[in-house]
Amino acid sequence: MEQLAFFPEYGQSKGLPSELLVYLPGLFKAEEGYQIMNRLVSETPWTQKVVRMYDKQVITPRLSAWYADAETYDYTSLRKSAPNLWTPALLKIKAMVEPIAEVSFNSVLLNYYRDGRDSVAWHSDNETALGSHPTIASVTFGQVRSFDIRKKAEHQETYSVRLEHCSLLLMKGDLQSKWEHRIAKATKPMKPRLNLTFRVVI
Ligand SMILES: O=C(O)CCC(=O)C(=O)O
Ligand SMILES: [Fe+2]
Repeated sequence: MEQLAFFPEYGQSKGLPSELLVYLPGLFKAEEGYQIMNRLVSETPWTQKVVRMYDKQVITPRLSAWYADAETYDYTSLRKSAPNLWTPALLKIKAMVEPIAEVSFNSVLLNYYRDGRDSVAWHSDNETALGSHPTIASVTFGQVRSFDIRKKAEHQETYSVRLEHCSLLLMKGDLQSKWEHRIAKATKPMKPRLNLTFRVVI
């Protein structure tokens, strides 16, 4: 496999474990990235999910949409509705990331963080339908936010990656089985951010 370069940026954790995370900024030129972002934000049928947390019904603090191949059915209780079908804009990004990830993805989850109050809490994408050591390709447009990871067995062991506009982050290896990740709520005002996680649903 071709060795992917890791470009440490200002504010990135030192010694990011490359067997778990590979960060590649500059997937698109900035201007093209904003065009793609605007298009996706306006053409996506956004939904805001309601999940059960303990005894309460909680609205997830972000907007989401799920796209997949026609033959791929929705695989978790959180995603009961049929997937949306690929659009030209999504297929173009998928074609960019597949040769880098060396994976053919069959689905993508879009998350739209409208401002700094939108977030995703600590979790791992370890549903059985994703397999035990999935490679997930995460593409970011818009506002830079910190992507934090922490070890499940040792919460003090953490790393952070600042995910920049037009960046690609590959999550792989033990990341979903042994680690959790999040996009924390921000205290400073934040502009919108769009994230796409390309996945293989088995
Ligand atoms: O927005 C991100 O960078 C991560 C999203 C995420 O973790 C997920 O959709 O499972
Ligand atoms: Fe995730």
